[in-house]
Amino acid sequence: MIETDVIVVGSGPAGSSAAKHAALGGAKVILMDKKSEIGSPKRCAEGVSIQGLEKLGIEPSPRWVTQEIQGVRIQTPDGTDTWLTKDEVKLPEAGYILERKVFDKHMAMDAARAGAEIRIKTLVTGIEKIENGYLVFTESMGKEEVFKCKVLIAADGPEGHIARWAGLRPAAKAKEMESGVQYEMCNVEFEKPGVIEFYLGSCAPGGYVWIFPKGDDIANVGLAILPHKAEKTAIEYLDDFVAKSPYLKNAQAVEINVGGDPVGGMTKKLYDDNILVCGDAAGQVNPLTGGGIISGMTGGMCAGQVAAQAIKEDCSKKFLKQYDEMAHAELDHEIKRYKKVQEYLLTLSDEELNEIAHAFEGETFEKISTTEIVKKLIKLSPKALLKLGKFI
Ligand SMILES: Cc1cc2nc3c(=O)[nH]c(=O)nc-3n(C[C@H](O)[C@H](O)[C@H](O)COP(=O)(O)OP(=O)(O)OC[C@H]3O[C@@H](n4cnc5c(N)ncnc54)[C@H](O)[C@@H]3O)c2cc1C
Repeated sequence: MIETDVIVVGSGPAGSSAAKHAALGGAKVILMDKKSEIGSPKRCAEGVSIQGLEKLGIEPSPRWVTQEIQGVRIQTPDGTDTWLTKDEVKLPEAGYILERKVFDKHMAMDAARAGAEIRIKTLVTGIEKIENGYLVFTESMGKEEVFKCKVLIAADGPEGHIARWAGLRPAAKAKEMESGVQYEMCNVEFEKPGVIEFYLGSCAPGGYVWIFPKGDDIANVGLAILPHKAEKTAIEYLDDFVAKSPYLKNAQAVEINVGGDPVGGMTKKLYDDNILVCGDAAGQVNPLTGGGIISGMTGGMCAGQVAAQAIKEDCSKKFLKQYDEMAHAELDHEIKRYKKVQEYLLTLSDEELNEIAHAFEGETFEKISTTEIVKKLIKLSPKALLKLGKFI
C-alpha cells in the first residue's frame, strides 16, 4: 500500500490547481487521472478570462493561448447583431481562447513542479473511509493498487463519482446539467477576426450557440442545451446551425467534443471528514456561460491550501469546513448573480430576445460589464426589473 498525505482525483484545471497548492503548502500529494494524456479529449470551448488567470497568478503562455479575444458578437434569432469591442467588454470567459490539451498538461506540470507526484492512466475504481483518512483503489495498465491518504480531494469532473461514493450529494441535478456538443472546425469564415460569437434563442434551448475563434480559419463551434427545454438532441441542434450558417458553409470538423456542464450552482456540502470536492464535481461553474475553468481552479486552489493546512493540524470536517467558507467567499457572489441572469434568460422567447436586441441598437457603451448590461436591460424591460431588480 502506498501512503501519502493528499490524493487528488482528476487532473483537469481544478485538480491540478488543488494538487499544486497542496504541494506548495508542504503536503505530500499524488494527483491521479484515468486519461493517458492529460487534457485530451477536451470538453470545452476553451474561453478563459484574462483577469481570472491573473487572479490565480498564472502567466499566459504562447504554448497554450491560441487567440486573444478582440470582441464579442451577440446575435438574436431574427439575425440582429450586437457587436462589442474588446475594450468595451468585461464579460466572464472573454479574454483568451486556449488550447486546453496543452493548458491542462501545463497546469499538471505546475503541480509537479510544486512537488506533486502525477499518476496518469490511473482509474480510481473505489474508495473506503478508514479512521483518519481514505483508502483509494486504482487500476492502471491492468495493475490494481491501493493507496492511503489523510485528505482526498475529488476533482473528478461533472460526471465524477467520488463525492457520491463518500456520501456527499452529486453536483448537479439532471435538470441542471447542460448537454454540450462542439466541433472544432477549419475553413470557418469570420465577419470580424478574433471575435467570439454567441447566438441566442431557440437555436439552443436553455443555452446558446458559440463560435470561438482559435486563430487562422479555425474555431470551436458548439452549443449547450438544457435537455428538458429541448425538442431534439444537442447534436441535432448543432448540425442544423452548421447547415444554416453562411460562415460555416465550407467548414470541416476535425474533432467532436461532447460533455455535461453543471449549471445549477455550487453543491451544498463540499466537504466531510477527510474529503473535499472542487471544480465541476462541486458545481463551481458560472451558470450563465457554463464556464468552469477559472472558478474550478479557484475552488481547487482553496481546497489545496486547506488540505495542506489540515495535514499539519486536523483532517476532520470541523477543520475542513474552512474550505467551504473560502470557496463560498470566493465564488458565491458571481455564481449567484449569474444564476439569476440565466434564470431570466430562460424565461425569454425568441421574440422577446429580438425586442431587447432592437432596444439595444444605437445604445453606446463605454465599458461593458454584466452589471452594466443588466442596468440597461432593466431600463428597457419591465420584465427584467421584476426578475433582476436585486441583481445590482
Ligand atoms: C461543451 C463545453 C464547453 C465548455 N466551454 C467552456 C469555456 O469556454 N470556458 C470555461 O471556462 N469552461 C467551459 N466549459 C466547462 C469546463 O470545461 C469545465 O468547467 C472544466 O473542465 C472543469 O474542470 P474540472 O477540473 O473540474 O473537471 P474536468 O476538466 O472534467 O477534469 C476531471 C478529470 O477527472 C478525471 N477523472 C474522472 N473520474 C476519474 C476517476 N474515477 N479516476 C481517475 N480520474 C478520473 C477525468 O479524466 C478528468 O481529466 C465547457 C464545458 C463543456 C461541456
